[in-house]
Amino acid sequence: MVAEAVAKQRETREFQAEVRQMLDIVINSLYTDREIFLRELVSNSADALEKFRYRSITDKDIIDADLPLEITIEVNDKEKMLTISDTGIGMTREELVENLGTIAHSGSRAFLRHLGEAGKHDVNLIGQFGVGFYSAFMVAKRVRVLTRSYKPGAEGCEWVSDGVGSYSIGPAEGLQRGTKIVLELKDNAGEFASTDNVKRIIKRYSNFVPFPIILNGEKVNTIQAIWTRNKNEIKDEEYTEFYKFIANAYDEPLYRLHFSADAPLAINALLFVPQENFERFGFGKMEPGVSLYCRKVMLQQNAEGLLPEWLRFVKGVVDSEDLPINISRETMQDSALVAKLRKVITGRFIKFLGEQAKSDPDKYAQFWKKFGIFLKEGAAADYTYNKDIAPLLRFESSKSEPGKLVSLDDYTGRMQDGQKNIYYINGPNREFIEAGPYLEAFKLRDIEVLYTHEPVDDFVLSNLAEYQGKKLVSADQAELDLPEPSEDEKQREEGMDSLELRNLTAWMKQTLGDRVNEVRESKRLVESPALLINLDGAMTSSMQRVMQMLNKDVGNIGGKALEINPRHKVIKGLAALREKDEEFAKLALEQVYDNAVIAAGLVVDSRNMVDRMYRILERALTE
Ligand SMILES: Nc1ncnc2c1ncn2[C@@H]1O[C@H](COP(=O)(O)OP(=O)(O)OP(=O)(O)O)[C@@H](O)[C@H]1O
Repeated sequence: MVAEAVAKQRETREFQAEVRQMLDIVINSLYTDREIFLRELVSNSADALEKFRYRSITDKDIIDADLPLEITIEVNDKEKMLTISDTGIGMTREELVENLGTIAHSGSRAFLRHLGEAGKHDVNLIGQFGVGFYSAFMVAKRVRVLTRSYKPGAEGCEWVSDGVGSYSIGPAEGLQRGTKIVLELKDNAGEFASTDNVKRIIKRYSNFVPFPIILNGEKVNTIQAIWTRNKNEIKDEEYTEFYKFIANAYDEPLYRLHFSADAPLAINALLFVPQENFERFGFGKMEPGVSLYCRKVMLQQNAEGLLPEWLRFVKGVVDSEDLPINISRETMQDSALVAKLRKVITGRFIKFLGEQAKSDPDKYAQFWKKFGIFLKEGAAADYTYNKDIAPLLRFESSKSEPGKLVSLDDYTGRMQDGQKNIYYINGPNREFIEAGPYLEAFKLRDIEVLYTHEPVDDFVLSNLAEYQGKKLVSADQAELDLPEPSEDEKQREEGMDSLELRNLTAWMKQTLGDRVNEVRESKRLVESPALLINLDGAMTSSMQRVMQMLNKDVGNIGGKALEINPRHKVIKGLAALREKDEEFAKLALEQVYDNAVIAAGLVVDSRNMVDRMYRILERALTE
């Protein structure tokens, strides 16, 4: 053999920079939860077996076709060695280089990104990410990987590394199909060579791996497709254990839904809502969490498109024997059968949430606090389901008790006779909304208003447009269609005569120029001098604020009118001042306008305002 060919056979390669960074953290900073390395390696083996089982359905030309599909673990307490072998898909030399020398998978990327973000050095959250294969270096000073791919003609390969800087790779003789990972344990990791300890860890994390796990000759896991069993025979603890396994969770699920259907499709589904929404903590967008099976054979783990995107927080399994087992993963998303499955499962899950909200409102409130944002996403963007999601939405309102939320059904159930619409108003919190001018007309008539605090709420409600035949109307819209207030509620201070009012509004419009389309008398103000309303029916001020943030040059978006209260002292004073000192009256008007903009939650240029306030103060304090 020429020297060049020999060199190609056995070579040393550098890890990619990101892998080095990852290994450095794994080796030097992670001290708690070290035992999860076993879960990661077993789960890689299970994936490799699953992939093999799937390929073997269609591919007949494979190596070692008769090997049993299983995971074998051997511990040697004397030598402090741990070996994990599987008869899965294996890897070719190229695959080894790609898979174990670079960071190709999402778990590790998310982990690095998380660590990269300033102030987030909670590396102990590793369990949530699963850094995969590299976690072996938490406990091993040297790792050997021996592997042979299932592909006909594939040669065996060996990969060796101490996790620092580089690895070596070369040929290996006499291997059967699959992968064997040999860990030479660190001096402080001897406990992972104890059979009892390893057994405990497997039971804890890997009990439901759907292949036998054989530890020093004894099968240790349960292997049950729990979702195909009869509900009445499954204990709560079994469900919880299964949930912990599929969701990599440490706690109990918040909700659980186990159901079967025969028509239109035969389905067994077991779905869970976790306790926590990790997207809230800046962990990035979640991947789907429900896997698809056909007769207990996994077709796709965490299947894309099986549920709508806004249900990505749901974990679980869906098994349907109506799916063809050799359905290609690529076409799965377009499959009419999968679309039908999605419809049935989504419908059932929405119904389930409705039932939970009714039977235990406090628990539902807890769910809403963490996961409501996903339902809002669905209600705003998914036109297939937005009407079904609507009854699940919750809001604060002018009539909700502190700390309690109301539903659209609560609202419509106590609407007044003659009230045509459902009203809502956006503001950062209850205090801001209640101090502003928009509620005045509603208070006068004792009409309930929903409070929305996130801009997405306004997108949701304006996209829904109506609920049970009642229009959803933002309280900053021009047309409120409110019933007349009763006579004694109408008792208010004298306004100004109509000519004076017409002159005043014309002058105001001229002074404010393009900033408003119109200045007019308000029928809704009681205590405040002025407010801004939206003439464009669909766009609320809060939605405009979002647009303003996205595109700073937008300036005045949408048609606005300034409505004034001719009974208010400030407005009356302004009319009088205009005759005496127009320049100063203009200054005061600018301030009234800016105050209305602020009350609408929109942005004003604070430099102008501060300067103007000083000039007004100067006059007030010196005259
Ligand atoms: N036992 C194995 N048999 C075959 N291939 C394996 C085995 N272990 C790892 N691999 C390959 O190496 C790749 C990288 O593994 P690693 O555990 O780092 O990440 P992952 O399992 O893909 O990602 P994640 O942990 O985020 O799910 C895997 O995607 C797989 O292709």
